[in-house]
Amino acid sequence: MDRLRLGVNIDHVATIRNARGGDNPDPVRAALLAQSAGADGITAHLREDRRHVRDADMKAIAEAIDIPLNFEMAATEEMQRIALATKPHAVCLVPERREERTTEGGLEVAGDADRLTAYIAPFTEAGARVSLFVAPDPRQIEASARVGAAVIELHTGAYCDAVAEGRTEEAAAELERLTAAAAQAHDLGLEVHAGHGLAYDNVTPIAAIPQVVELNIGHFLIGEAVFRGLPAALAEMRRLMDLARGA
Ligand SMILES: CC(=O)[C@@H](O)[C@H](O)COP(=O)(O)O
Ligand SMILES: NCC(=O)COP(=O)(O)O
Repeated sequence: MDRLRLGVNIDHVATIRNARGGDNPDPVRAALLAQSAGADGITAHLREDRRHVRDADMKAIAEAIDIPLNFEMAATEEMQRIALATKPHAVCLVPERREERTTEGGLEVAGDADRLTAYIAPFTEAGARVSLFVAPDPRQIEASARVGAAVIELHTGAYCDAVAEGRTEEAAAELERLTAAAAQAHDLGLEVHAGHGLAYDNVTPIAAIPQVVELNIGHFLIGEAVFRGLPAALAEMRRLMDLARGA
């Protein structure tokens, strides 16, 4: 099996900065540190409410890093304009609600297929890989292939919550759904990523899903970096991911 890629999401460096205003801590510095510590990509989510990463951060990160940038965003006209100007390696379309604390579910692809087909086309023409952040739902996976996405990112939040809350049967059922969704997506020719809520104590079964080629991890790693530093936090995640793949 090929080595699983680790994309590091630096959103919550910006969350800490924004708590006080000013420039510190700097998400660009975090992206560069993650890059030098072996991250395979940087992920950042420009939310419509700009609660963490801001437009200038996205631009500065895109200019500073040498590894791929995965630009997470809602499928709005404003975001399409900004992302096309930023020229990221990939865009990941996610659902967004202003009142949510974090991204709560997967994108509704099946029910919005015509709009998404038209929305995705300019990105593909511009050379950006389009990823759809979806729940492990066969209907959404099938629709993701149909609308022209190159990649899906499976939302692992429900699985991580079930593990954290000791709901072992639900965690096992969600893991089964994720495993089946990864196989279905791969059979449809989609590249498969996964992410949301991943941490040292829940990453192994997700990293072991053979069709998954990339994990995007943010909140836990930035929190862990407070205690052991970002390079060491990443190195431990990398070790667990490699172990899960038998690498
Ligand atoms: C889509 C996704 O999973 C990430 O962008 C993550 O959600 C970032 O953190 P927030 O949800 O707190 O913006
Ligand atoms: N798309 C998931 C992501 O980028 C990171 O999510 P989290 O680890 O911050 O929950």
